[in-house]
Amino acid sequence: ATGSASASMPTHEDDESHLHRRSFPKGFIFGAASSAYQYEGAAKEGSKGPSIWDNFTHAHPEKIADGSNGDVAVDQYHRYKEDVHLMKEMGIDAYRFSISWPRILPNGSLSGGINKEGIDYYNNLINELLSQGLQPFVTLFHWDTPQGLDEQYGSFLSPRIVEDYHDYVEVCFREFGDRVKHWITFNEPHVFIDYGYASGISAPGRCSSWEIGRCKNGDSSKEPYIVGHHILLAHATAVDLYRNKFQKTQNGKIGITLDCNWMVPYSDSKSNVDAFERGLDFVFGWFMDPLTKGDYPFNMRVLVGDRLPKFTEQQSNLIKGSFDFIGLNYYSTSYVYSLPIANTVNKSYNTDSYTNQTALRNGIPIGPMPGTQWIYVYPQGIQDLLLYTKTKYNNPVMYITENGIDSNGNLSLKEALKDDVRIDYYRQHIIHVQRAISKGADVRGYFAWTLMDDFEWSSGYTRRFGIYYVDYIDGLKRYPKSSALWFEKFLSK
Ligand SMILES: OC[C@@H]1[C@@H](O)[C@H](O)[C@@H](O)c2nnnn21
Repeated sequence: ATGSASASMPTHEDDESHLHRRSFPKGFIFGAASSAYQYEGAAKEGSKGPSIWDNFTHAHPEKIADGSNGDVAVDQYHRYKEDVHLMKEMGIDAYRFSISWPRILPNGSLSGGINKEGIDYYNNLINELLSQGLQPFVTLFHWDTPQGLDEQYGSFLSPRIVEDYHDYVEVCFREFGDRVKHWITFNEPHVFIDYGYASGISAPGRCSSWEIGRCKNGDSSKEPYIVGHHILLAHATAVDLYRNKFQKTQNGKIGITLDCNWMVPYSDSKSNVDAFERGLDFVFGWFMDPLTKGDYPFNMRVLVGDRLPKFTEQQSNLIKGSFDFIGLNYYSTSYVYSLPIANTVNKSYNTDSYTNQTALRNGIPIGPMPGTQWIYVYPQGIQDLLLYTKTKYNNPVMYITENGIDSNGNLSLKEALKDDVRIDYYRQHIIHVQRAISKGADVRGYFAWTLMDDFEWSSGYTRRFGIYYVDYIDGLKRYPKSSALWFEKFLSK
């Protein structure tokens, strides 16, 4: 074999019947993913400072489906040893989790001091993972901005965030970098911005008053682009710091995780094919173009105009190439079609691309929707996204850092544990990742979302994405669903 991924890959036809990890390239990583606010709980314990999600869920319980919050979540802060044991039993290679910025720097900046109890917690989690033979994949920011920075200067609305983020990640690199070899700077800036600053349905809950979030403060036509700009600058500054001060001695890799639900033109008309390009540019190219070319996509420059910040030449050079890998979160696909360019008074990130997405074409859904909402099962989409990224962005090293499906939160325990739909979802998507690899996409790993049922943001605990079931009524007990047993078999050595 030439050693390239495709050379060692059997054709997919003859291995779909007995899908097993051995049909993936040697060293390919299978893992499970999570995030601090959705799992840890201990929101006010261990000297942790408040995040915008602590503030948002307590200030706006009406914006959470069941009025809940992450005060306790699934209590991984106290149960991490048990949870690592579950991962070991399942046979996964790696655990993707996030560090809570305000658990390390309670007021968000060095001025408020470094919280030793926070350092201790993450050291304990990392050491437990390594002692069980699992690799830590660490996300440095998964939406839980320190509340102190939001109150002090509007957090990501201000360029000051770049310096505070730099100081925060430097603490993480210094304290954990001897054992953490895969760093992800940000999780899904697009979703964080769209929900938090354009539609306003998630923390910090800013948007124009006429947007769905009916926000008191915010501007959906300008703030999304300001926040996106500062996230890119913070990301590039963190990568520059890691490369110049830590990478030579610690030998880790650093990247970013972007979301991209795939799109299919509603028809093959030129306007809908153009809408396909614009739709992907406003979700995915918004970050991939600066990371690979040093500037925003042409479509955004033209349609957003002077509302889209500009990079200096020095900033452009800092951002271009600022990654060792790209994490991709894929869940579903929709049809995309073009909207007439109307000179709307109420401009918004949500309408700037002059596209709309729908799951139905002539009344027929793009795929089944067995969960509770938005996830139409379209496994071809994960393959298409990987091959699109390969072709358009020069085949970067890629990890699928999230892929999964929810089930209804109010099933009985017996019904919830028999999650055949989830097994079928994972099977089909893993097969399509395999096909992308056999076509030359440089995919190095796949992380299932999510290890166990958890706090699902504005859906609270009403949607269950877990491979393990959590009994919220009886002591947060963990139970393996059929999908956990399927993974154990799929991953068995
Ligand atoms: O909604 C399910 C999950 C969330 O729980 C994750 O926190 C988030 O990264 C994400 N992106 N797309 N889908 N998801």
